[in-house]
Amino acid sequence: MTQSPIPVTLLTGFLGAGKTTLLNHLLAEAGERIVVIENEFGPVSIDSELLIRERDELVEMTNGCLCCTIRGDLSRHLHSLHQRRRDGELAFTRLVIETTGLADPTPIAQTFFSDDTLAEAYALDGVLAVVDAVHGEQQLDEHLVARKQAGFADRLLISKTDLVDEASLERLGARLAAINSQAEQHRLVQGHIASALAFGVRGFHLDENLLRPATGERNLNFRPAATRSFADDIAALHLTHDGPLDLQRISAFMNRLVEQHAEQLLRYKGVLAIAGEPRRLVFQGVHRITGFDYGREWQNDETPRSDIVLIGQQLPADAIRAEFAACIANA
Ligand SMILES: Nc1nc2c(ncn2[C@@H]2O[C@H](COP(=O)(O)OP(=O)(O)OP(=O)(O)O)[C@@H](O)[C@H]2O)c(=O)[nH]1
Repeated sequence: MTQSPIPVTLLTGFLGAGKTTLLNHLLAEAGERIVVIENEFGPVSIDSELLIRERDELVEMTNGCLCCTIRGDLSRHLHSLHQRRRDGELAFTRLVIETTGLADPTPIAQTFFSDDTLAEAYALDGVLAVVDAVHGEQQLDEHLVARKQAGFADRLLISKTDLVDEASLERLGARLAAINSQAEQHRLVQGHIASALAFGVRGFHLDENLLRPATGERNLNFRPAATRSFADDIAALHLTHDGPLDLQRISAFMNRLVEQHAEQLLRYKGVLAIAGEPRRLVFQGVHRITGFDYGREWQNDETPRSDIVLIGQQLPADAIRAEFAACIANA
């Protein structure tokens, strides 16, 4: 009997942001069996003592950082968990990986796409980034990895909102929206969030809902301040056109983009109208790993339009916009 893939949640966020606090809350609330892979620096994992539920399985990885020195160990643990599940030794329905505060989540996510067995056994569901309301801005200023964590996320969970005022929360929220316009933002106190908002994110699914609207209300609590601009090196770039694109030109554009900027591109997503094609073309990618598919047809009452969001580091926005404009059908 083939088993359905295990959904995986990647829990990231800078040092002390509130990852374990959130995880505890999610474990207490979730009505399912969750395996946690916990990556801590140092030989003794303190966090494991803070994790509460007996029924969950905890795999501790304490001798390095998942995104670099012990990425191979992660892969081995994932294979072993898969085997135990297949052999009926271990029943679980979800996997959560809590990274260290200094981890770049991108290579960890890539593990799930770069190995055929793992790609079948697991389905990356979403990347949650916890951002500290008190220290978040300073961490974004000072640490590239904090900006990468924010840029790579499907959900930006702003912790410790009980400790700061509304103006600070709005400033941080607006900055995060400039870095990553695609992630929903939620405000947390002591890790409290409904598990339905943290799990079942479908952040890596290919369907026409993969893009959040470029304008309008982005989340429960916050509208971006239109007047403010930010100068982070990681930022979201929106490319949009009210009409169809030429398939050959847009394919060449995407190939060139990935060839030239793969390392800078954290995540990219698109829903495209293609000249002569009744269906939407949807795609998304992480660095060099890209998935494409045709989605549902445009309906008579819909105007076909094309949207791409690129989240990347120091992307040459003007040059990319100009190249995108050259992909418009009959342009
Ligand atoms: N006031 C307040 N404190 C919080 C909140 N969330 C977390 N904390 C506290 O912040 C500290 C760090 O929280 P952790 O959950 O351990 O953070 P972490 O991201 O797992 O930390 P590292 O694993 O060390 O990177 C702890 O003392 C928490 O009790 C919150 O919403 N409000």
